Amino acid sequence: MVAASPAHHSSGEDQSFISVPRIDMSLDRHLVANRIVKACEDYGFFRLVNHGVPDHIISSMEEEVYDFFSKPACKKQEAGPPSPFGYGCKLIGLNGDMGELEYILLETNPMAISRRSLVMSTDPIKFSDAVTGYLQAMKDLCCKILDHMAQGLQLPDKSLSCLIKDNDNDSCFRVNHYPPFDGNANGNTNNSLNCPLVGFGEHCDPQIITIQRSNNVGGLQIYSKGNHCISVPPHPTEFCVFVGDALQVLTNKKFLSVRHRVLANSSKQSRISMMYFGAPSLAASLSSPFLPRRYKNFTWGEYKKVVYYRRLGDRRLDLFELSENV
Ligand SMILES: O=C(O)CCC(=O)C(=O)O
Ligand SMILES: [Fe+2]
Repeated sequence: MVAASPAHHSSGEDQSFISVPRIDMSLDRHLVANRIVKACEDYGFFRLVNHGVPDHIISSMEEEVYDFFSKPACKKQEAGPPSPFGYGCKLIGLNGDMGELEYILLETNPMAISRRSLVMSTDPIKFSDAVTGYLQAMKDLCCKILDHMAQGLQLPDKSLSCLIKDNDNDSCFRVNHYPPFDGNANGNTNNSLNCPLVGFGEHCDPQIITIQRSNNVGGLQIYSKGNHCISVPPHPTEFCVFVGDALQVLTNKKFLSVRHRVLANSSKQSRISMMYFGAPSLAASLSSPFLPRRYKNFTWGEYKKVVYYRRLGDRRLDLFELSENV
């Protein structure tokens, strides 16, 4: 049983009635750019509609995902343990963080996907085609969003998306499966501590941006600037976009990376989420064009190393902040 760790659990009560921004990408470009910037300043998070990703790309990916997670445990374990890529169950990262989920973490380059598909599926070509197609769509969407952000922030055209387009980009892809409620968890709260069971503990994503899609089962919560906990209802045709730590640094804290968590599944249906994490190359500098800088100079590779050795919920960016007077 995995309960929210008091050390990492924000105190904010659930403000489910607050609705997070919803952005329609088919509207006028200038309007979309300004709305994205506002959402990232206010929440570090928004929902995206009319994103242009074809349904068949999503459904082919989902089919492979359901196929994989419905295999017997011993078969799934052949694709693990995660190192860091591969199949993992309950243990998240290297530092003892646990959640009520299982997941697969994948590289995004087509060669690596095609090699890994051999242990993921009995039809590796079909698996690899579905993943490659989905990841190409996510990369394109991520670049489109970053171009809107650059426009809204009056930065040079493509100055953010070029980080993701770099051949050596370090983007990755995780698919999470939160098993259906088994009827033993008593409303999915740990009665002895009276706190909810956690599917994926509270954290910020370290990369530039995350594009998330889930099936129709809820559980995702984000924390607002005022530390209010907001439940984000799932929607079958939308994506959710999260500002990550690297974008907080690149924008010199104009955008704030959003803290979020997932409650353990309380439904009789599996919850699936597909997370595309857009990251630059390890050598890319995260220094911001906005002055005076609020962070020291460091590369994505340096930051990633720090993330690797810390707990999921740690506020890792604090280590890189410059004091007010420097
Ligand atoms: O399952 C979700 O919707 C979010 C999971 C998450 O935050 C992550 O994989 O980083
Ligand atoms: Fe996350």
